[in-house]
Amino acid sequence: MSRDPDWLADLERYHLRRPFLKEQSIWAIWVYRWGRRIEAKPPGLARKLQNALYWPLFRLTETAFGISLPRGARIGPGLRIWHFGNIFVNEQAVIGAGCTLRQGVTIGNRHAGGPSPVIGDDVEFGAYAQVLGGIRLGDGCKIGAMSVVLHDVPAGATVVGAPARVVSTAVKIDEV
Ligand SMILES: CC(=O)SCCNC(=O)CCNC(=O)[C@H](O)C(C)(C)COP(=O)(O)OP(=O)(O)OC[C@H]1O[C@@H](n2cnc3c(N)ncnc32)[C@H](O)[C@@H]1OP(=O)(O)O
Ligand SMILES: N[C@@H](CO)C(=O)O
Repeated sequence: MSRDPDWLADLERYHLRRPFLKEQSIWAIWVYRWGRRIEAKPPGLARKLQNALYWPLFRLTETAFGISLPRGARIGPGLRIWHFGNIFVNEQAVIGAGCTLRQGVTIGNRHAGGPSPVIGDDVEFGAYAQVLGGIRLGDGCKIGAMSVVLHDVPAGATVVGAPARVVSTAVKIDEV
């Protein structure tokens, strides 16, 4: 379907035969990756035509599945989205490789026009986690279901609650 390495890494995270028949989120991810590839094309007729198809398809998947992944957002390879509905990512957000989102997750600004989060690799978002503002989430951290995260989270930490508090941190080698 495509040799886009980011998309191939996404597909691998689904571990399914015929994921398009089983997971609504894979449609939204496919449209997102396609949108990124269109933006990388040189200006010209091919890009114009594809853009004309991209926008209705983006709106359709956003509305049908409740998953909004604007192509301005930078999302690393190997994205996994469990379930669907009320998943909104700001177009300024940066998300690393191998991250996992779930239903209800928002990654956005704290005030209109304000900065959006920068998220490391292998970060897990529990259902309905809200991550807001110009904050940084370190690699491998976990965000509990229903948490509201307004401050930086260190790599490997688990945070829960509203506002979120750290309940566990990464184990350092010299502590083992
Ligand atoms: C259809 C479906 O199944 S969709 C799947 C939906 N599931 C999810 O979204 C899973 C998200 N996972 C979570 O929220 C998990 O609780 C995690 C990853 C945050 C933490 O898991 P663990 O590391 O095992 O932590 P643990 O369960 O020991 O909890 C640590 C503390 O945080 C509290 N806690 C855990 N999760 C939450 C939460 N989401 N909100 C508030 N507090 C929480 C616990 O009560 C405990 O507090 P205490 O020490 O005062 O008793
Ligand atoms: N395995 C799924 C459960 O539906 C998840 O982690 O969200």
